Amino acid sequence: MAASVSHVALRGLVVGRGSVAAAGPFDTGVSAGEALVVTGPNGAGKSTLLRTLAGLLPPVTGAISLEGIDAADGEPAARLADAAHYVGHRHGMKGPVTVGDNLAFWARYLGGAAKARDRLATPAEALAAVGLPGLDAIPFSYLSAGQQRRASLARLLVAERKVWILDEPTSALDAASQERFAGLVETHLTAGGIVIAATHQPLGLKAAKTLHIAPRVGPEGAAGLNDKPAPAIDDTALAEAEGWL
Ligand SMILES: Nc1ncnc2c1ncn2[C@@H]1O[C@H](COP(=O)(O)OP(=O)(O)OP(=O)(O)O)[C@@H](O)[C@H]1O
Repeated sequence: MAASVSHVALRGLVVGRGSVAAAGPFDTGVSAGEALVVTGPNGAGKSTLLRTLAGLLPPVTGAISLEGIDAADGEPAARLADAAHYVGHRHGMKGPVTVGDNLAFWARYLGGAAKARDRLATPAEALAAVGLPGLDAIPFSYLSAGQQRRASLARLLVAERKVWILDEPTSALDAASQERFAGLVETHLTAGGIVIAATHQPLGLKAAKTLHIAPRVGPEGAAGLNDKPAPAIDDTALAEAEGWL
């Protein structure tokens, strides 16, 4: 029997903090070889949606359903987070540790099926692919802002994940780096991968579906949408989770 086409579906998905909605409901899907670009003004809920997809926040309501998507161990993924790379606003790299050792950590931590390892990039190869050849031996904190972003994107190449969830992946990248990154994304899509990216900048992809999040406006304007303030989530704890999970 033919394997089902890989697909991620958002079904009535509302995202937010605690029980307070920030955005949604979303009803859309993205299949193998496709990119879903999430757009919208500041504060619309793009990062909240991506953190929810990455398993860092629970959905307020609705569901994320998967079809034909395997986790790193080769078994069908129970959650999208088990089959996804997530690169958020934070880099998830330790400043005093060399760039190469940071990437080697991610390769070990994210693991993957043994059969995938021989087609994965080594840290040095991944750095060359993002235009940072030979920088593996220097501490991450020595890199410029754009180089740090590129080094953090290099971890997409050292462990295999079907779905890439990317929050503003090209922020701080110069034009040549943006073009190089678009090439890496196209290669991932051509290999049957899925990309879900929030961005204010065009990613330079040949074809992408767009999910535009309009600002939520309640009966009394945006502030009247919810009758109770959003429960504050400890941003330090969230940042730690975002950076290191
Ligand atoms: N820790 C938190 N506790 C409560 N509400 C929060 C918290 N972090 C963000 N929010 C709120 O959630 C809403 C959506 O924020 P989010 O970061 O998802 O927007 P965004 O579309 O990614 O914005 P930007 O384009 O500025 O990155 C905003 O109103 C924001 O104030």
